[in-house]
Amino acid sequence: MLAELHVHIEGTLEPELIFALAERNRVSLPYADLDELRSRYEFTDLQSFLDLYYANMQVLRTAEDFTDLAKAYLRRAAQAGVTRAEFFFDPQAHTSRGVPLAEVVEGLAEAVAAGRREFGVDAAMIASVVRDRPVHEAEEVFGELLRLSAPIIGLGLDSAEVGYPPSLFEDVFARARAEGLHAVAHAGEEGPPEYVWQALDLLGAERIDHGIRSLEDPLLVARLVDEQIPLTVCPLSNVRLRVVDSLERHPLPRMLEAGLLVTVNSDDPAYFGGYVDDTFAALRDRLGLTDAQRETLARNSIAASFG
Ligand SMILES: Nc1ncnc2[nH]cnc12
Ligand SMILES: [Zn+2]
Repeated sequence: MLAELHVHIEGTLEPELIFALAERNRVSLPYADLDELRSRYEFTDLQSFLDLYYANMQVLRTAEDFTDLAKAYLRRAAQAGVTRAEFFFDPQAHTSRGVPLAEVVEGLAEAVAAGRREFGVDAAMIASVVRDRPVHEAEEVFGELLRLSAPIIGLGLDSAEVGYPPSLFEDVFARARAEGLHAVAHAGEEGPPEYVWQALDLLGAERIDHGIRSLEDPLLVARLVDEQIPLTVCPLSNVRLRVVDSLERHPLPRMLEAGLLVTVNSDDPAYFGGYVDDTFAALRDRLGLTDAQRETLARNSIAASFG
């Protein structure tokens, strides 16, 4: 059994599907062909990736598009051995360009149902606040999710981290928790350990997405170990966004040795060179992770899931 707990559904949008949806929706793309699009998948930091990630979303317009996107991910996740998938979506990335929230939610919910039926994957959705957009917008969109009775299990926090601390979003997370939703947050990817403390203490985050910069703060590591707060780590993403120098130097083994409850995830697999099975294979081949360590990671993913 394996759970994937940190994957952005919009980050599973493969180049081939970008072109197919562009044709279906008569969207003109600024790339002549797949090769030209793929040549852009070279990133220097989180922002350089986010620019392409948001630009490519212009092809997602209808509920059917969101269903096709999420079904393709769930089919591939099943092949990777994933039995439970808790995926993020970015409501504001779609509402801000005029796509009705109901189309997004209905399309994704349809894929969740199909994923269980057709691929045997138990999937659930986490709506993510886009932290570099206005705070009031996050609150309005969250209200709309509630009015739509969107079948979400939690609220997350993602996008450009530095300069957008968790403290900005205390109110919307308090509302989410009062509604019985789970709280998770990206913190300590590019941002400092202080953002991880804020995610825990101000947002009530039950899991930290990434969190690898926590290692810079021994008191924080002690807290994460004591409370066994899961960290959803994404090694291929960290390399491609230059958060770490190379996979060989990734701190994952140190994190396991420290007693942190670490899980391994793909983040944005269409952009970072692999799904969760590819990630496990790379960790084995290039970082020398043992069978026992990989079994621990799989066990941790189930323990950390909300299923
Ligand atoms: N790695 C990442 N960090 C922050 N926001 C994201 N949105 C999609 N991928 C992300
Ligand atoms: Zn992420």
